Amino acid sequence: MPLNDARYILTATGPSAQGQVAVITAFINNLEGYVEEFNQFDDVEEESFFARACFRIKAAANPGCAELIEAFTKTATRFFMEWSITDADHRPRVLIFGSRLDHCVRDILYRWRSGELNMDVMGLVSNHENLAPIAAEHGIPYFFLPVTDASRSQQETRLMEIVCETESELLILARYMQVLSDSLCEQLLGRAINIHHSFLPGFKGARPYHQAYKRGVKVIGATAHYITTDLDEGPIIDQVVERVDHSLTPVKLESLGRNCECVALHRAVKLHIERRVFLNGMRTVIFV
Ligand SMILES: Nc1nc2c(c(=O)[nH]1)N[C@@H](CN(C=O)c1ccc(C(=O)N[C@@H](CCC(=O)O)C(=O)O)cc1)CN2
Repeated sequence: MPLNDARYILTATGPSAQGQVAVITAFINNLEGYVEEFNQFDDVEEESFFARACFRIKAAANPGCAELIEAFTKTATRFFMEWSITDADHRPRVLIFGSRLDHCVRDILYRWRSGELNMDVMGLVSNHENLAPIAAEHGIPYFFLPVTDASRSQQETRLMEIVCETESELLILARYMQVLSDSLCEQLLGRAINIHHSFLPGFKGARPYHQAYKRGVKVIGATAHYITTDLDEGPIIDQVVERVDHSLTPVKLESLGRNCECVALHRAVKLHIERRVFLNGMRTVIFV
């Protein structure tokens, strides 16, 4: 691929209609664009359409993202599509949230530092102080936001101030053990990814490994999902499982589960920042 080609990602969703794929590929073709990757799904039950196109345009023919957005608006309106065109190399600004446990926070920061996650980390937010050295290690701001039942509302106001001040597009809840309020969930719909330490819908809430031990399950796992007002009910992005047996205590289940959590969370974050995840009601459509 010629290095100075411009690369873009077009995503579109809307009520199913004849001609949607054609107008998207025609739009790219009329720009002398080259389609590197095209995914489409039609949800027959919901009569909904989902598409993602990754395409490149030669530098000489590249009108720029703003022009592309203006040009596609007319087409999209005709099909009542919700859509976006973004620079394929765009690095979204993200905030990482943690509480006491550090394994998911460290794993996400390692994959960011190693270039696996194409994003800019604006800071580490926590309701405890024990993760501060990790932020210092990575040279990122540490936002200590302690919370009590009495201070939950002010804490969340400060939390959203930090989201706005850092212009963060994505929040990664890396074992952040505070339930976010309904108003926060409405403001963060589709841009706050949580890792729940169980194979949902099994064992919601806190202490899922103890619940799993008591139930005597033979498979444990972790679930990365968008947060919603209903705890652990949000649209699932990725799940990872591990076989277990009667010999594993809750502590050993937790240790085995840590890897599932790290893998599910980073895969979900990568899919999200590559604009491969579409909300489909309380479910998701994922183009891998
Ligand atoms: N609105 C939502 N907020 C959060 C969700 C969510 O799905 N919707 N997921 C959690 C993470 N989580 C499980 O994955 C979880 C976090 C916290 C609790 C809980 O009971 N917390 C207690 C306090 C516990 C503590 O301080 O250690 C509480 O908030 O009273 C259950 C599940 C993140 N937020």
